Amino acid sequence: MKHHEVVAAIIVDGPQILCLQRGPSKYEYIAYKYEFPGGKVEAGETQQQALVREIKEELELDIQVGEHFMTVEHEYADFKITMHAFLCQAGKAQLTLHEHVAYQWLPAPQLPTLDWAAADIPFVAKLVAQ
Ligand SMILES: Nc1nc2c([nH]c(=O)n2[C@H]2C[C@H](O)[C@@H](COP(=O)(O)OP(=O)(O)OP(=O)(O)O)O2)c(=O)[nH]1
Repeated sequence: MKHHEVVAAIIVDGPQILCLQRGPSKYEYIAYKYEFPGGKVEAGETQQQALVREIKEELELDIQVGEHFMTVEHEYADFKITMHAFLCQAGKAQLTLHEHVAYQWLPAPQLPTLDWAAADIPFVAKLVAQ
């Protein structure tokens, strides 16, 4: 089974957290699910460099990567991921969606109202509990 090393940005602005909705996918179980933006770490990159690159590509945002939040291992039907989430800040910059179909800024208690990718549920649970 394929195994991907993925980084994800929990972008925080005061009490609000940035949530992104994925577009269509060949894997129906992640299509249109909410996630924290990010992607696969490429050879020679640190996790932080990968996150800065991915967020620039996906959202045209320049982020400051802060502390490591949590790492999850998740096995989907077709592949496995190890996903490292970091708390990040982006200031007041406007974002432009290149790969996602929608976004919402939500306070932590409202995160569970969205339909999250299964791998993200532990992040959501920890954010709600804090
Ligand atoms: N970025 C991101 N990916 C997630 C999250 N939750 C989750 O299950 N995934 C899965 C979906 C994807 O199969 C994989 C990350 O791949 P991706 O498609 O976002 O990354 P990428 O841009 O580097 O990939 P690619 O399109 O270049 O192949 O991890 C999440 O919160 N953020």
